[in-house]
Amino acid sequence: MADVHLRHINKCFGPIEVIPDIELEIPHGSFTVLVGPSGCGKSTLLRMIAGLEKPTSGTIEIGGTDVTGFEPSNRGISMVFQSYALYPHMTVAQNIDFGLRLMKMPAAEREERVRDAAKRLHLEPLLDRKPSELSGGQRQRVAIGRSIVRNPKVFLFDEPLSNLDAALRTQMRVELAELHQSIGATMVYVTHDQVEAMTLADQIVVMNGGRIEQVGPPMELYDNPQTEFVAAFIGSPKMNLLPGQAIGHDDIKSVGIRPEHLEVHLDNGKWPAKVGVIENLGSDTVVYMETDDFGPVTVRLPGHHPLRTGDRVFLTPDEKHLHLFGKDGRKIHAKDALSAPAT
Ligand SMILES: Nc1ncnc2c1ncn2[C@@H]1O[C@H](COP(=O)(O)OP(=O)(O)OP(=O)(O)O)[C@@H](O)[C@H]1O
Repeated sequence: MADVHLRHINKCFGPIEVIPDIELEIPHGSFTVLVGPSGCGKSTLLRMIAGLEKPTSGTIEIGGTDVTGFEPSNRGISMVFQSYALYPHMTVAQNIDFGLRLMKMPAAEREERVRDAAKRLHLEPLLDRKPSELSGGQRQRVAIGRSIVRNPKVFLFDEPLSNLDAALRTQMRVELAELHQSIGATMVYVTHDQVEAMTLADQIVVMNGGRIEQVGPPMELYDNPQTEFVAAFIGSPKMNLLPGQAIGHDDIKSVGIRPEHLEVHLDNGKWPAKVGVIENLGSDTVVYMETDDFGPVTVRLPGHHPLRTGDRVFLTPDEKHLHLFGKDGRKIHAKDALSAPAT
């Protein structure tokens, strides 16, 4: 088993506390994505699992063993970075083999592991090439190959796709998901890109300012965000967050409604609005509107629409999909919030 447990992890750099106190369970075989804005502490957390940073206090367990004092090489982990740092004078095969050679593994086993990794990563035709003769995506695959051959209990990825262009990122995302399915190892992946988190993870950990906001499967976070921060962070286009007055409650900080949960009518509805920019995406249409009373709102409509910039319309939210957040930014259950008659 290679589950990872972080218990009461605190991390300070000198006088600055960047992680106050984190508890996290990463189940065996899961693809767990740590996501959050720049500086929220996700790389620091990953580096502590790797053993590249020491927690100021707290313990880290991998597969039931307390590894807090262990060197990185003794933790059964392997880390893939954003910059893949291949040896330029070595071939792809030699780069993948390098770590095994250091471990003094017998040649026949090394050869078999390199061949197996190359097959999984579609690198077989490239084994004799030098890194300078590869594309960015192929180089990143070689870096992942170096990890796979070591047969780690836990793979750690620190923004491995952020140097790639958008098309290649999408392709590599699919390949990583396939890789996880085929080897079934525990994977922990850091990104600031919520789309990457949504598509890769079976468990997402949303971080903000050194704290965990919410942990759960992607659709649970999407459908049931527990904080205003998670509501705004997960989903594209973003959830609309209107002031509490939108539903007649001054003591509610914000009312969240996803762009696909607003209906547009020409004759009447709850919130009058004016149509701004229209983005036709083919399968659906994203319309940016300005409500008369509560500022900008984004609406997503299926298919094509005859709406034109400047049109006056009315928006009506699907009441089942309202998310209410209190002054502390935490979710309020609608039945509690709306039990008092709206003004
Ligand atoms: N070696 C260090 N010394 C001092 N402060 C550090 C050090 N490493 C990180 N920090 C600080 O710790 C905080 C968390 O950094 P970290 O790199 O973990 O964030 P991140 O969420 O991975 O951000 P990004 O997405 O930008 O990489 C930041 O405020 C950063 O400035």
